[in-house]
Amino acid sequence: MSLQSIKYSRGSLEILDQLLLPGQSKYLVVRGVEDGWKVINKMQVRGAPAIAIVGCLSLAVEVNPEEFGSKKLLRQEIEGKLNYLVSARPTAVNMKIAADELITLANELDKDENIDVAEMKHRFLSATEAMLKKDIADNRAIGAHGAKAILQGVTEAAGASAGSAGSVRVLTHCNTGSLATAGYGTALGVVRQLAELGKLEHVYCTETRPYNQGARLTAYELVHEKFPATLVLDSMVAALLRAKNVAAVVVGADRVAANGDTANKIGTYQIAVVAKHHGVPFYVAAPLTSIDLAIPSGDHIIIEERPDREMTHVGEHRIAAPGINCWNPAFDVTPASLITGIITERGVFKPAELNAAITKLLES
Ligand SMILES: CSC[C@@H](O)[C@@H](O)C(=O)COP(=O)(O)O
Repeated sequence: MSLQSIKYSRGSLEILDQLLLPGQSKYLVVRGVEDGWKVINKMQVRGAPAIAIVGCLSLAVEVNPEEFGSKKLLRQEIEGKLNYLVSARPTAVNMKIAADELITLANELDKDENIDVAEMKHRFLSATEAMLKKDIADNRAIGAHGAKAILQGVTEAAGASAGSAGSVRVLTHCNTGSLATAGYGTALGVVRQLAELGKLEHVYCTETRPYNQGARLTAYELVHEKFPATLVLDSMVAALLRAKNVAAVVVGADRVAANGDTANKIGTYQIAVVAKHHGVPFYVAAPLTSIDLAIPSGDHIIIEERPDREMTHVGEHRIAAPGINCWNPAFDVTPASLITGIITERGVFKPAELNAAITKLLES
């Protein structure tokens, strides 16, 4: 059973406080939108899909006990509060896409003369709650497509006569597992699927400075799952790819632009450069809710900058010389030219094919 970062039943929402992991497993009660905004902004919950789900469910628990005098008042509440939640963290697009979808739904329900305010509220809550199940199903599909693509790539590289691929070594960055999603994970879902197929020889995870999502969270998940796994520092990736016969890199995404440029945790870009140098395939695993076709390239992605303290301190302990200036962008943009494939729940796409393929899928 994988770790559960989000516990929800109608009227009640709790999140596993990821600031305390791996030392303590403590759930925090999220009573409404103010709590939701704070736990996202402070990164007590993080990871693009989990941010969207917790944001929307924080509104669901707030709306659930309230009585609304009219459908218009309920619609205004939904629209105003969802737009506020989008402001908690700017780079990941999932919260914005979820907010837009729920606002569209609220507008349609408001206009529908056949339903009353109680029915409108019920349908809004059901649509929000559906995100949890959908995210897990999408992650499982991402895992299956991703594992297949990696194994196929290995077979092709070895030449068709080599038969089917043996077990593989992969590298991942940041945390994209159960903690970053409703469950199973995106890039870590691919790793999970390789393990389920008996094809995971080894997984390497980076420390992911400065917030240490790799050392604290991914390592915690990998140990929990008893996968053969090793932690490396961010500065060791080039040496790792030279020495350890890694078959593929697989990372998550916070926002993928229409041309395939991908914003993900700081450090992703340099791993992609190093992977290209060593001829190691570099995959991005992301649900369609992380793909932003409204922006043509990564130049349009707002990169969140986080407080200096995340760099100068580890926990309560100061490691940087007092007085030094810091630059702490939380994400970087990997150019599409460095990406082998974008693994979604609907298949794996080359960056250049992404826009047309997703547009077609969304139309059907
Ligand atoms: C499935 S999570 C995908 C991304 O959100 C993940 O790779 C990442 O960059 C997380 O950043 P974080 O700052 O921890 O929210």
